[in-house]
Amino acid sequence: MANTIPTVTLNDGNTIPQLGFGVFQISPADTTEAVRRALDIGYRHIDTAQGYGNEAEVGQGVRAAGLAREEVYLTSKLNNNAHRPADARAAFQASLDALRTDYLDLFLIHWPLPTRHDGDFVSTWKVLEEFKADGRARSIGVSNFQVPHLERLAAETEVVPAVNQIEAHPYLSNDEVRAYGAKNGIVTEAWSPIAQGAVLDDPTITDIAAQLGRTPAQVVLRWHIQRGDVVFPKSVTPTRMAENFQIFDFALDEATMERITRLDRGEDGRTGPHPDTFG
Ligand SMILES: NC(=O)C1=CN([C@@H]2O[C@H](COP(=O)(O)OP(=O)(O)OC[C@H]3O[C@@H](n4cnc5c(N)ncnc54)[C@H](OP(=O)(O)O)[C@@H]3O)[C@@H](O)[C@H]2O)C=CC1
Ligand SMILES: O=C(O)C(=O)[C@@H](O)[C@H](O)C(=O)CO
Repeated sequence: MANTIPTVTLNDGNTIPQLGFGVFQISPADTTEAVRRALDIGYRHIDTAQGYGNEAEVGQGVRAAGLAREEVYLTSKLNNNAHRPADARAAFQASLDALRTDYLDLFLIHWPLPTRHDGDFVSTWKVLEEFKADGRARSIGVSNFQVPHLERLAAETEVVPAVNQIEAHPYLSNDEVRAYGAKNGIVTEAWSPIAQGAVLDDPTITDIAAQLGRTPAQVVLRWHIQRGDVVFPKSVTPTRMAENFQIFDFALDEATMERITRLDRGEDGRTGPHPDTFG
């Protein structure tokens, strides 16, 4: 079986590579080389954010790889301190400038709650609709939105988010939010797909990995892929970057998928901040 990265079609007709490379917690000093190496391995989708402080270096990495802009799918996210419409417009243009590009493939509201109390994600979303309309964002979406946040957008705005990027991994299946997305044409992107390593020592995962002759990370990433979610594991370790890319030449059967899904710990499995309170 060839290791070909599938694409997922979004509700606006655009497509996104189902596997990407995340750059949260990669220092600016290390980002250019990490992105260059990821693209050399074959990744064609990079997930960054204004808050990661490494957008300029992501852009440098793309150029260092010698790839044309349109060969790489680039996502960034609006900082929580820039929800006010004028701030959001300035912050979005700053992202384009830092990346040295005139468009993003995907731009997200990073978290529903603004740092400042006078912002509101509904008015912020209407500004993202402008970026979509003028073509500077090919697709727009949200991140860390819970069902009530998505319901408010549906009631008060025009464009349905193309994606919702949420924490999801075997210890936090986050299936209620995923199900709302599936029903309403919103693709789920699973962040911290290996729970920053926390799921890799789980006996069920190590047992499956041993049976299949794969690594625990490959098994978990493959589980996400077969659930239909988009993932972008982060690593600065070249062998792991290559390992995480090699997940399209095997498959998990239904019983194995179910064994992993049963590891869900609900809210106890959450590793990051809660979207209802973080901002
Ligand atoms: N929208 C949001 O709010 C959020 C979005 N994200 C996005 O999701 C991406 C991925 O999530 P992230 O939190 O980085 O965590 P991940 O679940 O991708 O885990 C990254 C950690 O796992 C280690 N690791 C990676 N591959 C392997 C492997 N094959 N074997 C063993 N250990 C491995 C890495 O170590 P090392 O680097 O040392 O190899 C690192 O410590 C982020 O980079 C970001 O793009 C993440 C958090 C929140
Ligand atoms: O990585 C992200 O995209 C995040 O939002 C995280 O930084 C998250 O905000 C966090 O871990 C804060 O402690």
